[in-house]
Amino acid sequence: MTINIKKCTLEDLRQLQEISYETFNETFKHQNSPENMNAYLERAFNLEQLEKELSNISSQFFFVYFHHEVAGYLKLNTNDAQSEEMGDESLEIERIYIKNKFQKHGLGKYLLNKAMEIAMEQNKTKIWLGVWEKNENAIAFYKKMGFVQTGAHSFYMGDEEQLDFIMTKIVS
Ligand SMILES: CC(=O)SCCNC(=O)CCNC(=O)[C@H](O)C(C)(C)COP(=O)(O)OP(=O)(O)OC[C@H]1O[C@@H](n2cnc3c(N)ncnc32)[C@H](O)[C@@H]1OP(=O)(O)O
Repeated sequence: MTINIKKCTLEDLRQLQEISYETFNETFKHQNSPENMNAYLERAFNLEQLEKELSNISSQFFFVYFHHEVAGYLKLNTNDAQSEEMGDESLEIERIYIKNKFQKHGLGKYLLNKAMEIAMEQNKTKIWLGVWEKNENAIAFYKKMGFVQTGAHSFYMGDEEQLDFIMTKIVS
């Protein structure tokens, strides 16, 4: 099994947009209206928005490759780039998405370990994320990886307010 990882640069903008759309769509389209999905996809993944995020020094994106094909991606935030005020000692996993056909091959765990490695290098004490309360698959995965629920925050999918569980793991 060949797994590789690469940190994204501005040159990866279009490929990042492609995988962001594809994975978000296949994960959530069955539980959300097309209107809300389209509104979210357009707001979160337009080229201008992604370019801004890729240029932010407190955010990092990575592609994970399975046998040389891009299979998923990871987005990490520190400092002010975090979507909640968690402080300078925390690192946020904002997005960890593996394409359907590559799931359950250890790639999610590989990306989580990468996040943990970066958190350690940067002397962070906590790693945290927000996950939709109805995303049972991801919640089970995070629990398996040692995260526990520590809070909740609301989140807008189009015009619908949804609840995200905040899950945290101590860096060790
Ligand atoms: C912060 C956010 O981004 S929230 C949104 C999260 N992303 C999504 O929902 C997108 C769609 N889903 C995915 O991308 C993937 O399914 C992920 C990221 C949730 C998991 O990645 P995968 O590559 O499928 O998981 P991976 O194969 O690495 O599994 C790692 C371990 O978790 C376990 N696991 C994975 N999914 C589940 C599950 N649904 N229930 C129980 N255990 C699970 C595996 O059995 C494995 O255990 P092991 O270490 O004992 O072998």
